[in-house]
Amino acid sequence: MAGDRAKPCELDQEKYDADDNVKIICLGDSAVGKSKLMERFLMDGFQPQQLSTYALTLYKHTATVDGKTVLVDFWDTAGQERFQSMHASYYHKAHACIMVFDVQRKITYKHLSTWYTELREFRPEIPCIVVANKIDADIKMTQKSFSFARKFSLPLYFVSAADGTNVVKLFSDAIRLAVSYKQNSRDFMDEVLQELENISLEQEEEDMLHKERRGRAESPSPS
Ligand SMILES: Nc1nc2c(ncn2[C@@H]2O[C@H](COP(=O)(O)OP(=O)(O)OP(=O)(O)O)[C@@H](O)[C@H]2O)c(=O)[nH]1
Ligand SMILES: [Mg+2]
Repeated sequence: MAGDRAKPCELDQEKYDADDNVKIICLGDSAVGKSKLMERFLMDGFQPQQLSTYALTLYKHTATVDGKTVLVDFWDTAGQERFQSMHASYYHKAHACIMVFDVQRKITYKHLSTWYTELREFRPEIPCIVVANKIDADIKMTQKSFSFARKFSLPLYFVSAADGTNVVKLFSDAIRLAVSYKQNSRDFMDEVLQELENISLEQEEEDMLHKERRGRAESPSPS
C-alpha cells in the first residue's frame, strides 16, 4: 500500500482532511529491535547496523482505517532509559503501546514486567501488544509459550524486523486498536465534555454581552 507509507513532507493537506490522530509508543530494552521494526514498517527496509536511538524519534504516518484517514505518530526512544525511567511526556496521551522483547535474550523478556508496570502508572487502560522480535534468528521460539502476555491478557505477536514476518499485521492492528481506544475511552469522553463546556462558556459570554448591550440601549442617556 504505497499510499500508506510515511510521507514526511506531504502531511499538511492530509492533516487537514484526517478524521483522527493517534499516538503509538514503543517500549522495550535497548537493542530488542524497536527502531528496526518501525523502519521495516515505514520504509519497508532493514539496515542491519546497530545504531542505538539517541533521544526521541517521532515518525509521522498516514493510514486508512475503515475508509477514514488516520494520522499516526509513532514514538520511538532508547531502551536503556529503562534504568532512569521514561519521561512522563513520552506516555502523555498515548493511545496504544507496542512492547518489544528479543527472543534471543531472555533478560529482555524478564524486563517486560518493569516496562509494563511503568506503562500502567501513566496509561492504565491503553491497548498494549507484546512483541517477540527476531524470530528469524530462532524460529523454534514461536513454539514457546510466553506466559507474560497470558498473565495480563495481552496479545502476543511473533515478528521479525529482519525478514518482515508479521510486521505489517502488528502495526496495522496497533493502529486499529489505538483508533478504537481513542473513540471509546474515557479520554475521548473527557475531550467531548471539555468541548461542550467550552461551547457553553462561549454561549454564556455571548449572552452577557448581549444583556450588557441591551441594558445600555434601554437606560436613558444623561442629558
Ligand atoms: N536477526 C535480527 N536482528 C534484528 C532484528 N531486529 C533488529 N535486529 C538487530 O538488533 C539490533 C538492535 O536493533 P534496534 O532496532 O536498533 O534496537 P532498539 O530496540 O531500537 O535499541 P535502542 O534504540 O538502543 O533502544 C540491530 O543490530 C538490528 O540489526 C530482527 O528481527 N532479526
Ligand atoms: Mg532504537
